[in-house]
Amino acid sequence: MIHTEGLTKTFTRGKETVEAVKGVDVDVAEGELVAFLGPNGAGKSTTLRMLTGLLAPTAGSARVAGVDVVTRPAHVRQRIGYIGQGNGAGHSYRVLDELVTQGRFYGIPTAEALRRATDLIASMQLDGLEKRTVSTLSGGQRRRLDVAMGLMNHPPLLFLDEPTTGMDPQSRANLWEHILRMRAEFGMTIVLTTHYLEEADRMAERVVVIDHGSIIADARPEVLRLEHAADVITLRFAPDDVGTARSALGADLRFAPAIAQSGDDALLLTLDRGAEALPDILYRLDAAGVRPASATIAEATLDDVFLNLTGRSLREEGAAA
Ligand SMILES: Nc1ncnc2c1ncn2[C@@H]1O[C@H](COP(=O)(O)OP(=O)(O)OP(=O)(O)O)[C@@H](O)[C@H]1O
Repeated sequence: MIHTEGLTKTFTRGKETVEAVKGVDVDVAEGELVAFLGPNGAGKSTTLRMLTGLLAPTAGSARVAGVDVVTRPAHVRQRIGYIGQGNGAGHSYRVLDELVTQGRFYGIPTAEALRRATDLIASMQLDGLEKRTVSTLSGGQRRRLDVAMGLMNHPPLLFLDEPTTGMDPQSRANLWEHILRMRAEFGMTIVLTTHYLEEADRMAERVVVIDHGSIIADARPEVLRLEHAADVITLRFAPDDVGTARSALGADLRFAPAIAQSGDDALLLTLDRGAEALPDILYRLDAAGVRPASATIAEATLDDVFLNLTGRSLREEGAAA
């Protein structure tokens, strides 16, 4: 569905040159749900804008939905849906009219456009606002209308640039439910950008991590966590038991390299698949006659992945969780 080679965008303003996207090679197969994750300014939107034919690349090539975006950008736009960061709806139109017009623009007969618009109004929680002019909507309502507009033509390939930014959790959950339903119904391929770590982790089947214009990792979220981060199990003991516990676990080759002491009453074990390892750990301790006062698992997150790959935290860079 998408194939790029060396996709590059350099912005030049006066003497300043910004290498926004530096030679991105990415393939997306039909039906995939892929999230581009990265901090502000990483180059996510610029990549999406090139893939949607809105921005000409400085170098490199991209085929999207069978069309060369460099030579035929207008053709690409006919085959995709794109929900950008800005508001797409006109200010003075009414919500329902705006959606139906969008459908008509794509050649959908009026009755069908009306049916789809009504369906989207319900699932985007815009009920009761059908006759309101767009300029009177709140920011969150406008965002949901933008998304509804992007879904009117049931595109086989849908690009969403930070679709849920600024939405409350309820609207975010509804939006995802709708997107996943449409995906199942129409076999849509979906590419989105986000800096919500949990969203990328939970919803995307594949996460492409972008930093400073380059792809630094590309895999299923669980694979990224296994390869680039670890779970941490914290075991607390009565201080007298820590030495025994450490020896007991240290005798097991699986756990020995993972153990570190924290304070005088806790052991930290840094390892993969912590939840699966915990029963064996407790069994070992029990066999040595030691019983922890508590055991907690901090599971690896995509933020840990980003931290391990870049030395920086995505959360610290103003990207909300
Ligand atoms: N039209 C432009 N002119 C000059 N620089 C630009 C332009 N558009 C983007 N940039 C720069 O390119 C870099 C990448 O920006 P881009 O918007 O692609 O990042 P992003 O990962 O989408 O960030 P965000 O999450 O904040 O949207 C940034 O340094 C940005 O300032």
